[in-house]
Amino acid sequence: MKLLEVKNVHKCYANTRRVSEVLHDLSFAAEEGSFTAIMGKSGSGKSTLLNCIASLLPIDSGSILVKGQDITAFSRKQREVYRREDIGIVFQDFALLPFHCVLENILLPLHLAKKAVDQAHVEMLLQALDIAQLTTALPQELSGGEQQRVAIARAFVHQPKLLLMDEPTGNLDSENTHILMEMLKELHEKQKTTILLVTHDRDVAAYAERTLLLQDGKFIEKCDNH
Ligand SMILES: Nc1ncnc2c1ncn2[C@@H]1O[C@H](COP(=O)(O)OP(=O)(O)OP(=O)(O)O)[C@@H](O)[C@H]1O
Repeated sequence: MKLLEVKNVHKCYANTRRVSEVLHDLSFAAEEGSFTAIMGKSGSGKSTLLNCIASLLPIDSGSILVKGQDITAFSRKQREVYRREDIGIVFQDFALLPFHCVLENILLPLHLAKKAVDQAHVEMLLQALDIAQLTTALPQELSGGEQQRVAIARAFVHQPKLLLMDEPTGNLDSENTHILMEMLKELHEKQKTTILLVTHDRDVAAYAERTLLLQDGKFIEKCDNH
């Protein structure tokens, strides 16, 4: 069953001098539980696409269906609920709250959604990402790799339907990239969360089940990674 269907999406940016179309009649779908990597050269529109799917940016035409519901037609309130409950987002720069300890950072989505903490799930995430010993530390006391693993635990904590990752290994060295991707792959196998991961790194994309290549506003290549 399809969790995500992006249909004929057009997205332009306009400034005082010109209008440029970044996404041009773009369509693709992601099956529930699938893991897709999105590649494309700098400026090809990868982050724009993720932001549109996260309902952080409006599109000009087309539709984006999540579990059959068109999120582009959502009211402001519905968008807030969608972002809070249905999706998890991981950015390149970790985006942790600096004055809150690791555990508070991880539990933040639950607090925002006023949801109870599932202790067993949190414990599983801490173990799977090897951060159980860091729960009382502040983000600044952690290495980049550890900070990103905390950000991933936070993105998984409310068991989102869809996990959006924008260059999550962009600030990591190759050793930490490998550690993080191994852990992410295992978590994906366990949780069956649908993942879309933007990367410029072919080695990172190889952890996904398929790779889509964005060029001239649409996907030009779909390759099965296995
Ligand atoms: N807010 C904005 N206003 C105008 N143009 C923008 C805006 N955001 C992005 N763009 C332009 O849209 C294009 C796509 O940007 P986007 O950030 O989506 O690309 P990307 O593939 O994620 O790039 P990178 O790999 O460098 O992060 C670029 O040409 C960029 O300059």
